[in-house]
Amino acid sequence: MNHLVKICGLSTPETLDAALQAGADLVGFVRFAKSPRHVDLALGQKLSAQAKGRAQRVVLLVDADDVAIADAVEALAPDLLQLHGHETPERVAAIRARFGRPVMKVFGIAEAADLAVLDAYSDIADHFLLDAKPPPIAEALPGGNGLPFDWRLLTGLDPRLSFMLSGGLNPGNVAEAIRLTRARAVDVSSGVEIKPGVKDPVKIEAFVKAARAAFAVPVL
Ligand SMILES: O=C(O)c1ccccc1N[C@@H]1O[C@H](COP(=O)(O)O)[C@@H](O)[C@H]1O
Repeated sequence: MNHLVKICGLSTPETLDAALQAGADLVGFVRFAKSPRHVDLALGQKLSAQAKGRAQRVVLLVDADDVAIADAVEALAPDLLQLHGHETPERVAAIRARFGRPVMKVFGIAEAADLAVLDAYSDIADHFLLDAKPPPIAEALPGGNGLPFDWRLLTGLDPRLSFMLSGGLNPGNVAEAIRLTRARAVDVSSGVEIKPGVKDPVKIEAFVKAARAAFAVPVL
């Protein structure tokens, strides 16, 4: 995973166009009914067609069953499945085998011990996404909360480990996040919004620019 920028939770043709025009490498569509960014299958299909050939299309799922995944795969034809729930290694392997798409498994990070679980997925998931652990309140979403975690937790990771970073990133902090963590890929949702679920084209462009500039700085 090399120098990639993902804009997630796109739900209108206009904001998707802003992400594509800004040069996002990946665009994400949320299939999780409790999210303010959830797209139904008809809208997801339309947006995915708009992005085809211009960016990698990612469908975000949370502990989805096979029927829900099949519906999303058929309608959105994603290039990548983002699994943002509590999917076990066995479940990730089964999804990958059944649906024939690369899988990005998400891990919620709040303390160093949360990184230990990555090993169990290393031969199974195609990509890792490290996100903040959701706050311990019943109504919290599993992601998309706009909360960063302590990026210093990642400084001890094997530098060869490739991961995407997310959680509370925005145009103002993404450069520092990349510098500290040496992430080669970043993902944002809330940080390019005006309010939950409403993306801002100006913030999208600023985020992509800031991330690209930070990636261009040589790693010492
Ligand atoms: O965006 C959502 O609504 C969402 C819902 C359920 C699971 C994950 C979700 N978003 C993902 O969460 C991370 C961090 O988002 P943020 O930038 O902190 O808002 C990101 O990977 C989103 O794709």
